[in-house]
Amino acid sequence: MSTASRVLVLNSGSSSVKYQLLEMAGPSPTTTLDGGAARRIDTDGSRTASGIVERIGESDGVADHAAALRQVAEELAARGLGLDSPQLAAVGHRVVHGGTRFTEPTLITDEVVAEIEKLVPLAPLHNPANITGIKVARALRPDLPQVAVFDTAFHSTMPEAAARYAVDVATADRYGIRRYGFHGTSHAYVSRAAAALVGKEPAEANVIVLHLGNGASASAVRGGVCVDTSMGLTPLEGLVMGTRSGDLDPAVVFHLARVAGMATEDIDGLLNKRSGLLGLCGDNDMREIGRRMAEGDEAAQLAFDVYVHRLRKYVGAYCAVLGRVDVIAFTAGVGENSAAVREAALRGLEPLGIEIDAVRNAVRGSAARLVSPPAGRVAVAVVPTDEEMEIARQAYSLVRTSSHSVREG
Ligand SMILES: Nc1ncnc2c1ncn2[C@@H]1O[C@H](COP(=O)(O)OP(=O)(O)O)[C@@H](O)[C@H]1O
Ligand SMILES: CC(=O)OP(=O)(O)O
Ligand SMILES: [Mg+2]
Repeated sequence: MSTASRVLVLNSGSSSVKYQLLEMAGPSPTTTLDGGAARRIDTDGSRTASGIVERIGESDGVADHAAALRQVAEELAARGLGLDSPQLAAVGHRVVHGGTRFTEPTLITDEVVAEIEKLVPLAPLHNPANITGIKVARALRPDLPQVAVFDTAFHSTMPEAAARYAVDVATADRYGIRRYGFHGTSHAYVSRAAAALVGKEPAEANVIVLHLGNGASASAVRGGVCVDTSMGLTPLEGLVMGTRSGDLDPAVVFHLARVAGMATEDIDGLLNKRSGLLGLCGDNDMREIGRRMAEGDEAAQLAFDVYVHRLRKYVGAYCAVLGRVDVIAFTAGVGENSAAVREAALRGLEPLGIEIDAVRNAVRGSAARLVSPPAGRVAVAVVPTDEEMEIARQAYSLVRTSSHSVREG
């Protein structure tokens, strides 16, 4: 029996690399042995998002994702937890876009890497970083199973009515134009944890998950199955984000091309990197926006108002999609930490049975907790996400299953 029971998870984001080393066996289901992040990766010399992570072992700026990953490998090796460790069972990689091909955790081969590469145009901020992570880890340990866990996977159950754009079917099918959805690992984990928090099995709970990090997305989960989500073909659609616009009239793109004479790449950069909170007020960090609002800064106030207005619209829409809502769960950097965003987003929704308890909402902490009044019709919760743990769980389970089937086959 192999003693390898650790999984290294690499979450290479658009401007950060987060990692966690988890022990998957033993008395408790998982234990984090080490974790951290390299952040503020300056990918193209343009302004990068600030305030990316608040985890243990943060580093200052690094040049690119490959350098960040080598730094992670060196730090682990310095603590005797390097990639050469025989206790390592697998590396789990977050991969943002899996297209229609990848709807399950997948053992990485050259062919799988080539397929993920083909999806780069659909997630230009994310898939290249994910591929770099895969290549660096495979070069360091070619013999070790590496597993890709896709952001899109959880959303692959969306009904056609939610996944289709109302565009010519032949064109859409030829170019893979449909709504894929992202942050699925987080939506899956948080929707299950939110159901547990109100004493229900996932199969009996209807949950709205609001994942509000740098990227932000909402999902409607019925009985453990995703039925709608706010991100679409790419992680640009939906909510207002740190640097991304979210929903807008697609004609804005034609207008900028025809009237402002902007090239496609410039418009892409504008909407993905220089819009959202950053475009509205010059800051993409909700903490800084809060400080500026307290000083009466009007641009910061407008950015906040646009952000929460969009959020409230999606909550209303997903109440309509689900019919009955048991829990609304806030998660990720902003969702877990900003009582002001939670309060403002749900304000005025009492007629829908949605209420926040000011005292509970003000409590800070790292545990999943309710912020609605005890008698509230719809529970409102803060549920810290743990994408790394969920990726480790899925990667470990795949590696165990495939090693069993190899032995038995
Ligand atoms: N105490 C806080 N109050 C308000 N916002 C916060 C707080 N802590 C973190 N955030 C927000 O969380 C964002 C990052 O969220 P996170 O989930 O870590 O992002 P990502 O994983 O997408 O890089 C920051 O940009 C910041 O705006
Ligand atoms: C898909 C996505 O937006 O991811 P992130 O929030 O890590 O940028
Ligand atoms: Mg994130």
